Amino acid sequence: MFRCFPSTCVLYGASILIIFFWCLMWMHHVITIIYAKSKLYKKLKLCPESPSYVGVSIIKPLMGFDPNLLSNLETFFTMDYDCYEILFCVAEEGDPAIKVVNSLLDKFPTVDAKLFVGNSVVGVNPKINNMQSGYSVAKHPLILISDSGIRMKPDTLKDMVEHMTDKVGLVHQLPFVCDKDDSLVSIMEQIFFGTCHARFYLLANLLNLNCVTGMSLLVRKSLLDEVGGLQSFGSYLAEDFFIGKSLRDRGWKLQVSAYPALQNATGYGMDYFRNRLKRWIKLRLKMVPFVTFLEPFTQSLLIGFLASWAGTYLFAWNPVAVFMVHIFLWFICDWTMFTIVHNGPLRISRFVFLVVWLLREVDSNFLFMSALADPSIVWRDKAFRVSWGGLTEKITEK
Ligand SMILES: CCCCCCCC/C=C\CCCCCCCC(=O)N[C@@H](CO[C@@H]1OC[C@@H](O)[C@H](O)[C@H]1O)[C@H](O)/C=C/CCCCCCCCCCCCC
Ligand SMILES: O=c1ccn([C@@H]2O[C@H](COP(=O)(O)OP(=O)(O)O)[C@@H](O)[C@H]2O)c(=O)[nH]1
Repeated sequence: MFRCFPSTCVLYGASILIIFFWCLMWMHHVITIIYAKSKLYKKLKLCPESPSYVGVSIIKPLMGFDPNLLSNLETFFTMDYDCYEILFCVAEEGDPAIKVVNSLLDKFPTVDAKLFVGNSVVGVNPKINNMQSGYSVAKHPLILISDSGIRMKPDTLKDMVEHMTDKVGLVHQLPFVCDKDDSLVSIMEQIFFGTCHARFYLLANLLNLNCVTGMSLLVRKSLLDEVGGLQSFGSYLAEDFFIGKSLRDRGWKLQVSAYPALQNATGYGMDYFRNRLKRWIKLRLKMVPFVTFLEPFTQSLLIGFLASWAGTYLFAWNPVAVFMVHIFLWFICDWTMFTIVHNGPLRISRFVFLVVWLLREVDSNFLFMSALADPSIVWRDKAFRVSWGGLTEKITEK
């Protein structure tokens, strides 16, 4: 008679659970590839007599300088959109971004654009404090919050506004990265945002989960004003998550634009990139702990090792063969997703993609562990402590 010793039962149960989770991971690959293919870069079919476009107040919180700042900001002056204003916000006198903005204001005198210098302290979130001066004078019914490193294609704003249909309160963009330069960090950043990040971002949206990124979001101003304006999100560092939540709680839908957000700030090294991802992990951990604790198990290497072990335990599969096939198929899925999100001629070969992709996959679990090791969150020149749930207190200037 078969006797299940406690340790055997545990191993048996664990391997079934692993194989089940592994199957879910393959499903998520297939589903997100189909979704990305059908959603991204597809123009909405508007009725010919669609009304003229609603006015948009674009708020650009700026802090510091990077070599691409001028050309990135310039794309906001040349958009194919009839009615918009640009409200540049800089917190401190003497910030190098001021000079860049002034040169653009001189170059495009006919564009409705203004610069505000000075911080209004309405909470702990420095980005909200910075944006407050622009928000308080915004005159259009739609607000576009757009981070300093974002680049716009001429028709992106149109697409975002077209997605703002009757029941939609907020339109956001899938984060991606421009073809910047050939440095390892730029390629790795692009691969991360075009594969792992894109998959889960799209999956969350497909499952109707709140997964809004604050780097580029269009929102109805009336809905922010209903709860006290932008400043009512100032006590959270992840203002994007809470803006999304607030709208969802009031029955509004969140939509993803067909065009990914093009991040194009440059000149930052590998440490900056890794610290940025660590900061985000720490934030997610405090807001959606259960999902975040599962994150390491969604990474190719760890789930590959576990599935190889479980397959050997349950079905006597060859673990090395299972692992190799697993990594190969994962790579094919990620390459496919990357080409869809990138949408155009690639500047990297499959071989470079493979090498940098592997490096990132190896690094992902180290990144996660080192994020857990130090709970304090450093953002630019400030350090914060985030409590479970998301409320934030400032510890100090760094
Ligand atoms: C079966 C479980 C699977 C779980 C798998 C999770 C794997 C996650 C890997 C990547 C996650 C990518 C998707 C999440 C994107 C979040 C990016 C992020 O962390 N952004 C935070 C920081 O944003 C900046 O913050 C400062 C602000 O001023 C800037 O403007 C912002 O850009 C952001 O604040 C956090 C938001 C919380 C997002 C919640 C994420 C929910 C994730 C759901 C993943 C899908 C799960 C599928 C479940 C079956
Ligand atoms: O103290 C700060 C930190 C950030 N920002 C602005 O917030 C946006 C997002 O900043 P960052 O790129 O550092 O955030 P991440 O995308 O890395 O979370 C940018 O427009 C910054 O100029 C700001 O105004 N004050």
